Amino acid sequence: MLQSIIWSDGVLQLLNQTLLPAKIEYISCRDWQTVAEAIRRLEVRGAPAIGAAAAFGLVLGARELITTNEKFWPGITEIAAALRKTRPTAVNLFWAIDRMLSVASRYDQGTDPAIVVAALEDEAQAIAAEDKEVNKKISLYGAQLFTRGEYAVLTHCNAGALATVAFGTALGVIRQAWAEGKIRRVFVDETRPLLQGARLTAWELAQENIPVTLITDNMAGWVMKNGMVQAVLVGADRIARNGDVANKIGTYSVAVLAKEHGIPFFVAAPVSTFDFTIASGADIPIEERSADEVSSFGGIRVAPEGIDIYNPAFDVTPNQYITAIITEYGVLRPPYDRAIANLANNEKINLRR
Ligand SMILES: CSC[C@@H](O)[C@@H](O)C(=O)COP(=O)(O)O
Repeated sequence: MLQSIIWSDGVLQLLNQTLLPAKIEYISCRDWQTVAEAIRRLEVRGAPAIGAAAAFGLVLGARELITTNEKFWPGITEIAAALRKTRPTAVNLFWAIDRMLSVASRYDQGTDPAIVVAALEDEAQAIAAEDKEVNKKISLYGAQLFTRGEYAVLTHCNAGALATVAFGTALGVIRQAWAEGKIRRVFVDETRPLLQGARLTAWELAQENIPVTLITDNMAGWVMKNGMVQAVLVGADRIARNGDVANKIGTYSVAVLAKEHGIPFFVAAPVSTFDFTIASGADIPIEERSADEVSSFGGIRVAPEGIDIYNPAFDVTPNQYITAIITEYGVLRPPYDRAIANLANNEKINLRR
């Protein structure tokens, strides 16, 4: 399994996901600006992967501040603010930066900056290592939802190893359920406009010989109507306190279709994807990306010049469409406001330990 993020000898290697599957190429990030640009361009993408990359970006930035003798503390604040601006929807980005800043804040301003940088590096490595562990737990809990051997599942976008530090969330569950003989096939929405399903998810599954059928996004309803899938599994970019889920554009349509066809719709996400500060999905900022992503296909313009284009990168699925949310603490069932309040308390208890 290829790793999306590698930290080695003080350099952050990011697998360039915009080139996959045609080319396997890593971007060597030696400064925080390269990391910020990679997040913006989706060279590294997927909520947990963005969070981990930003954490290492902050380490690179802090290190630069020592070597260039710039003012260390205001510099850290500025770099953190710049990294926060790279993408607005996945809350893992903000969660990781906040976690890094809280480590820095344990030191007073007279501390040797080299000590602070070492602590930041430890924290970024902890964020990455924990993501692996968390995804393993999510996968094991999620696989328990599948009891029979005849499931075909549908997924949207890429919530796999590429979108995380390892294993994946929704795709981690699929991998685990496959290994336990509970899933026989995975239908993958191609996920327009940037084809994370076709380029990344289909590729990850094929590499592990998990039977995969690629469909275009507009085929999902027909596949469901014909009884070809028995469950839907997706990841998430931000989950509100009431269980509304932001994920890749098109997820909402799949959820509505699943409900209409009586098919369970599962979301798999770590606690770092929950935004305990917002009451509902109405408060989730939705990224709008460049019109070129929609007007062109494979680098070739397909839409007429000068036409108006709307390109939201995410949508919000209201909680009533979601059968269960799989986390590292277990499976949450409706009513989500209560389940998520318990999760928030659990998380606080764990942080205190
Ligand atoms: C485990 S990743 C979950 C989500 O981040 C994923 O489904 C998704 O929507 C990614 O969007 P992207 O725009 O490719 O970063």
